[in-house]
Amino acid sequence: MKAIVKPTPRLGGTINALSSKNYTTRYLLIAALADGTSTVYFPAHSEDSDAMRRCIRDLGAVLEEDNEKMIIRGFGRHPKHVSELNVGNAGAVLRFLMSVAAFCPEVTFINAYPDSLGKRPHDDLIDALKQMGVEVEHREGKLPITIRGGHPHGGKITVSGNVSSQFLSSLLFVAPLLDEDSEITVLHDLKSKIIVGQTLEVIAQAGVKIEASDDLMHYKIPGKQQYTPQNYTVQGDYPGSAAILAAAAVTHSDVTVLHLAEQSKQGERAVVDVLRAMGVDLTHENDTVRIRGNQKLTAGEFDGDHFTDAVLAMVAAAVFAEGTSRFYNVENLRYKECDRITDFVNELRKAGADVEERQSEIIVHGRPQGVTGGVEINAHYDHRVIMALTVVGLRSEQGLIINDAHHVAKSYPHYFEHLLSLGAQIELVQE
Ligand SMILES: O=C(O)C1=C[C@@H](OP(=O)(O)O)[C@@H](O)[C@H](O)C1
Ligand SMILES: C=C(OP(=O)(O)O)C(=O)O
Repeated sequence: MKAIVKPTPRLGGTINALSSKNYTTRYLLIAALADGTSTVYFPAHSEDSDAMRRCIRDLGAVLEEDNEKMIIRGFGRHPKHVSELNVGNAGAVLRFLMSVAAFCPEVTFINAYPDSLGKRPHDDLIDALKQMGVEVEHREGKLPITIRGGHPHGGKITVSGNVSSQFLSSLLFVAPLLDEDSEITVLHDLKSKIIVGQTLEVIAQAGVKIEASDDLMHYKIPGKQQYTPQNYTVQGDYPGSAAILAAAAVTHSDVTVLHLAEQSKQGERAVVDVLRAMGVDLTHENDTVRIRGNQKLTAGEFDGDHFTDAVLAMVAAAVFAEGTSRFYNVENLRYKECDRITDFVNELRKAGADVEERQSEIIVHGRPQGVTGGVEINAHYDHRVIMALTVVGLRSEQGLIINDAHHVAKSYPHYFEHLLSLGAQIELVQE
């Protein structure tokens, strides 16, 4: 699908935030790891959440669903012995399930997206799984990956955290089910640290005990625990909503997004503060964010690691700010669906933005007068690139054509529909 994004000076209306991708993957997983029946209310429906749903079903979970909920009978620490799993393009699903696969004799994760997930590194998790007695066959740390497990053991485990927090989260989900107690130490830095808080939150909701140090670098995990079946309610998704809020911020707008919890452990909740710091007229009350945009933004400096999945949307807003903005501490954006620094900066430049890259920074020299546009954008298989470039297109002189825009469905299948309902001029062409 192509998205033809036309200049749109005004947006207005109210939308419901989509359900959180990262809570959905976690709740589906701990429901599958429970012995008994859990219910997940308002799960996200996207390619990534579908990937988790499909894989836990393949591994033996029994699912029933209607419009508002999924009822899941879990398999505990005894998944079905499947030989192959397909996680689509979902990094978190792959990494979380690599540890679950350690309970199976032999599972191969296939390489369904060689140009996206197929390029991402998983070495740090592979090293940790080996310490647990699991044999892993891989191609230089990348897919396809075969896990030969059966009887993983606990004990002292180290894992590097400087590429992705998903490796640590993966171990935290599985370690409580092992016979032995475990002690996990995170080596180097821990990137996307905030999201580990979501992992610990959902694990605790299922009655499982983990003792975490204040800096989230050390964990003591008693073995032989069980996830208690529970009812879970998925909150609204900040990373996806960040793109809608960015669109509102760069136009003349009156846009309201409902169901964005004020007390949330999603790091991307910070976009509310980021946009405020950029001078956007914004309120956040009763879990509702309302923006009255007047196209005026001011530049700022931000530690992007605090809101990793919303950096691209905030950069898109900064493209139109007065002054130079800096998004630092974002090197691990290079290891996502594409290289979200080099690839993204190249697409922004094509659109007419004045942006620079450093190894771990994106620098934006704002153009309040707008950008030229009038070019075709390569999506690089990346939903967040698609969402962010759409924001830029709305405020361009000649619009933008975003190729392969269907990849937006990785996390936010209704993104264009939501923007259209706010009055965005976007034409979707099926190819
Ligand atoms: O744990 C998770 O669900 C996620 C962790 C983050 O990845 P990294 O830890 O690799 O930054 C984030 O970007 C991703 O969308 C989801
Ligand atoms: C990086 C992302 O997801 P994942 O790592 O799960 O593929 C994302 O949703 O932006």
